[in-house]
Amino acid sequence: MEKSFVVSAPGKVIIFGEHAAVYGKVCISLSFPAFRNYSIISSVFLSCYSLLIIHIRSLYILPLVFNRNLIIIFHFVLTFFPSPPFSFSALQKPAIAAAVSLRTYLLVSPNGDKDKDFIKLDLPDIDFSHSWKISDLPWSIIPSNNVDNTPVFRPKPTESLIPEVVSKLSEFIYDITNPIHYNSAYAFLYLYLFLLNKSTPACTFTIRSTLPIGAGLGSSASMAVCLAASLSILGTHVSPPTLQYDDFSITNSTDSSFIDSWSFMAEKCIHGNPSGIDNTVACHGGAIMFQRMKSSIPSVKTLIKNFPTLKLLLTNTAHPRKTSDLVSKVASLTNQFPLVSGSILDAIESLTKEAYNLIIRPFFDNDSKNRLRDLFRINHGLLVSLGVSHPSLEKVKLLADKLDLGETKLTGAGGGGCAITLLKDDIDTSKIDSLLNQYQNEGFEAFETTLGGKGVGLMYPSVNPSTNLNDPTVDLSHFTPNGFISIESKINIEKFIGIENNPEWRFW
Ligand SMILES: Nc1ncnc2c1ncn2[C@@H]1O[C@H](COP(=O)(O)OP(=O)(O)O)[C@@H](O)[C@H]1O
Ligand SMILES: C[C@@](O)(CCOP(=O)(O)O)CC(=O)O
Repeated sequence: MEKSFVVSAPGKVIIFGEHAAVYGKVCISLSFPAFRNYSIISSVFLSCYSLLIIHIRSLYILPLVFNRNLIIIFHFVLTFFPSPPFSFSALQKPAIAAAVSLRTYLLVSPNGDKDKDFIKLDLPDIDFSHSWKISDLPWSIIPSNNVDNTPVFRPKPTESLIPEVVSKLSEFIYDITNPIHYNSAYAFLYLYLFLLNKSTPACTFTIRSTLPIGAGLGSSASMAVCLAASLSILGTHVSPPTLQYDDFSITNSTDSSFIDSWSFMAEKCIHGNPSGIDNTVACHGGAIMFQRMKSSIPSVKTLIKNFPTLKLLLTNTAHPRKTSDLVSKVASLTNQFPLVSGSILDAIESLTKEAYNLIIRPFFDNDSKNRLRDLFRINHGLLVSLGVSHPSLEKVKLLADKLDLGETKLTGAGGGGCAITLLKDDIDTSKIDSLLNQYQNEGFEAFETTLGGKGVGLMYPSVNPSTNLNDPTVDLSHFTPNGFISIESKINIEKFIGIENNPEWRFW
């Protein structure tokens, strides 16, 4: 490997269903391998279950068994099978998240003979840089059996982080006292050990992002996907991608699934117990409807293909908030007023499903857009009533409403953080400029963005024959670690490296 390359992945916004996604109803999931051990108890159990389904209207179950006749057939079939092919778990209410056009970029530059024994991680966005001697890393701790040989021989992520590796790795980062630095270094080293080996040529990894960090827009997941993609390429576990920017054909998804699965491990290093939604959106792009399970069963993620291009204003109030505090706030409200809060959460669930039905229709016309905007307004109102808005978020909404630019809702946990405004089509750009000025005066950072963009991508900047080296705008000095670090603004990151401005980008 002697070529530099860049990988990139987007951030995400939750467009509908936040907070409701934390609550669920009992669900029965089918697990066919469990058909083996029949017992009479299972049959009795299932009878009770069927009665429950018929009599308790609010019970949420898989679509397969919504129909009463199917339940009866299903029950009948089960009596001939050895054991209950189902397990009780709680399927949470759905939420919809979509990729945004703000992205993280990771430059991989081979060190060559200089520093050939050291790998370096440069994270200028968080003011951190660190090197490690490759031969010092705890290679022997990596279990040799953690491989998958279908369809090709490659490392296989584990369900949870391996405690021995975690403990050994802590010796290599014990001197990093800032938790933000620590998390990023930890995620990097964990993946490096599993995806590469001692003889992989030393490289410098430099990360820049146009996403605000810690604002609920998935900056950690987009970084995690970049780490997983770059190390998968270096380890030759995946082939370089082939899809161009405007190519939406379906390709073999094994490589992107591999990257997704390892980015989830990096997210675990950073967050402990992430849902996996952020890295899924960052990896595959587009939009996703997801529903968590209460137990350890993985979330149900439905990729929404052909997500319509929606013009959006994303506004970061810069007011800090902690997701866990806001989730607890809603939890105490639901304890205090279970019926009232339950109705609000049910309403959020209904509007999320309504939005999903609008979005997946092959024709997404002006009427659909208007309806989606209405759902934005309703969803925000319901979140306000749950107590998770904030004066700064209300200010964002008020200023946009005054100019009649579209509908605004908070996104993510609320209590500060970000709001999204689904803009009307054909609005006067001077109105948007005026709004941006007002936001700036309030100390808000606003970005015009589109939803549902590309997922993880790769670019070899200097070698693609289509690069016109005489073009003065093609300045390859940006693709050196120092050049990459010295790009001075987010606008310039997009201009010099961005996926829309460089035809060399390809996507998995
Ligand atoms: N550009 C970046 N450079 C280095 N680390 C980053 C970058 N972006 C995100 N991170 C890591 O991800 C963490 C942010 O994750 P989190 O608090 O969940 O916020 P977000 O909602 O933006 O994902 C940071 O503390 C840092 O460890
Ligand atoms: C409030 C919640 O629904 C979304 C939180 O989103 P974020 O942390 O702001 O990206 C919590 C959750 O789903 O885990």
